[in-house]
Amino acid sequence: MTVASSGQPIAVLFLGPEGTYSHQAALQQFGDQSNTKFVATDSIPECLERLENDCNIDYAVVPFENSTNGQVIFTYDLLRDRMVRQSEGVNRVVPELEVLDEQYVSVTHCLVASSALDLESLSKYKRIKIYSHPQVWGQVDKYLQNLQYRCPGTVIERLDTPSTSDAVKRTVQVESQSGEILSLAIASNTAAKVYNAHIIDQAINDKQGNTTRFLVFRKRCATAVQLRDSRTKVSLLTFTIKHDDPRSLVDVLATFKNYPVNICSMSSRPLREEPKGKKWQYIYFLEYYCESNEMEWDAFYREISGSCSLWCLWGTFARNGLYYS
Ligand SMILES: O=C(O)C(=O)Cc1ccccc1
Repeated sequence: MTVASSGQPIAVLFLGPEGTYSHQAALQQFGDQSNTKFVATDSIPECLERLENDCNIDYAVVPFENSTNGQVIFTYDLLRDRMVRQSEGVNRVVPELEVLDEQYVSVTHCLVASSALDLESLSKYKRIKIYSHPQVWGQVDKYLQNLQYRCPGTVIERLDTPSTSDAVKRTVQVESQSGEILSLAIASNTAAKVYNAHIIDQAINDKQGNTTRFLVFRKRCATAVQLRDSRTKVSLLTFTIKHDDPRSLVDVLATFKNYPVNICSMSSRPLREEPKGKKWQYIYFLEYYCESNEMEWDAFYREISGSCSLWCLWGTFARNGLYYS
């Protein structure tokens, strides 16, 4: 595990409230340290903003991708916005934050109610409101279609909440159940326990083995990151291409052919803000690793720099052993 210098109390932000998958990731990363204060936030953007601006905060743990429904676009867009914000007159952006580690959390969703209910009784309701974090819908789509099939006369609505735990909180505390309308949440069994709620169905995700990958951020500083033991060190790079040059994207990728570096993921998001008013331009996200000790990183980044319009290295961190589990 990557830690702050021993003995120093540390403060770690996560998407709250208690019982979220992000909370679990933060506990996995820092949980065995008695000097750690876990601080819940209301949103993923707040995690990165507070880490940047609050000198009492040391780390933030945010979801990055899910094995079933891919990118957590909220986080991707926060990285994009930070790169664009600092892009004036530079080729390389050095962001205020850096990634120092990753965590994998096994995601098993439950259908949660404020009282003990029989699953068979759901069809008697006119309306069922289901609350959850927007990332969840793509992981339980088949389950919800099947639920609708079993409750043909019921209108089943999906309502977004800031987090899965917040969904349970709302279901239990805010919504009063009427005879015709039922409020449910989709969340972990931990979240159900935190709010004394009832699990009415378990392991409802469409794919078993559903896993979310989280990134651990800190404020960028001169001290080198203490990497956990792992042969594989992964780097996360974002870049934009020279949009008027038809070779630009290929040139960036060709650099990887010239060095012993393996790309393990590539994705993109709309650039949106920059250059002003242009549609269909993208920021690319690449992750890659090199297992050779002979790697000439300076030459590699010089080449990358020459082919991109703008680039930013968010960090190099050890591949977590939970990656394949
Ligand atoms: O809402 C949560 O519990 C989160 O931590 C965000 C999230 C939602 C769904 C899967 C993984 C993470």
